[in-house]
Amino acid sequence: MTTDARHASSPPGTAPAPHPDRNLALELVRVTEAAAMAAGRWVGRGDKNGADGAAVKAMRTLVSTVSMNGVVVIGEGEKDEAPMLYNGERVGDGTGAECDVAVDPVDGTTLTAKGMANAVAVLAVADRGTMFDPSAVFYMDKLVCGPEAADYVDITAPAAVNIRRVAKAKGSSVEDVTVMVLDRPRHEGLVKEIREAGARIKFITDGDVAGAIMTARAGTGVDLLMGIGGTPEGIIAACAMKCMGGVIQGRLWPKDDAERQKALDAGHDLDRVLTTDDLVSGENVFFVATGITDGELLRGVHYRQATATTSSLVMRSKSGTIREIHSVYRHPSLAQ
Ligand SMILES: O=P(O)(O)OC[C@H]1O[C@](O)(COP(=O)(O)O)[C@@H](O)[C@@H]1O
Repeated sequence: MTTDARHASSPPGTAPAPHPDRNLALELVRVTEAAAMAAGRWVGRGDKNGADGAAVKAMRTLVSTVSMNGVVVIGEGEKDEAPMLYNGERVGDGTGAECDVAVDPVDGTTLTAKGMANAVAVLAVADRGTMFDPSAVFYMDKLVCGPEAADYVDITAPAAVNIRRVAKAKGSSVEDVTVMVLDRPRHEGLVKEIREAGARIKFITDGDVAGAIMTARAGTGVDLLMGIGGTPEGIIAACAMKCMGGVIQGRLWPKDDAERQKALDAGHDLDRVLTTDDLVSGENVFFVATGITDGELLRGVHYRQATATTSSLVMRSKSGTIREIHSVYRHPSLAQ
């Protein structure tokens, strides 16, 4: 985002005004906190649509107050199928910079409904026109890793090669490399390859945005994420990697011939490796995530008596800042 009138220079003798981007990061985290708190009421209640609906509504209410001139590029779907936060919807209060907005009010709706780990509310913002359009193909084959091995991985190489390179870059042995994989029948071949290479697998049932971030967070025990997941989630993960110095490489993965044809008609090269920069080319990317359920990445929302506590990651690529913010809402009902 470019500096705007909100960052006018301060009069002599007064403290400099905070950079507007810093304010924006903090404005954005209020949005994911609100979405997570709304979804938090539904944790473990077996109703993923209820959780998602509550989070979408809260996110939409709060995002309208953020100082930006945003367009939802990655949202809840096309206008006719999503009444709120649909692709193309204008969001923000219209006063700030022109930007692309990616929303995922709940990544892990089933995780939330079942009270399982690592469901998160996510929002990413980048300069206008810099996020990849995910509409042609629902799934993407992904390889994600943190900064240490970022220059050595190659999604076109066999899994064993990437595992060896990650082990070398991290100064560990292949046996100590842990690869996170969505537990899906489509990954049968990949799972076999990883096991034959000698590495460990940590399966997740959902939530590969949190999984991608874990590869770049010390202490999570995850070195790589591999396999096929949602294309929108791939772009959101790219925003996070841009802030953390990690990489994602992706290849569009049409689920059937009709989708393949649609992608080809739209001009996509299905063999092309999409890099982090292809997925989000902007250099000033914001990424915020708030935990809904407890996990290795973030604590979830906890309601105790009248109080709610939240735990969030707030990152900005340009400044390289990665903040963890823990908030206490003494009056959660007033959060909106
Ligand atoms: O369940 P599928 O069709 O394999 O899709 C996987 C994608 O779904 C997710 O698990 C999200 O699921 P939800 O939309 O239910 O939250 C992503 O993290 C992942 O990329």
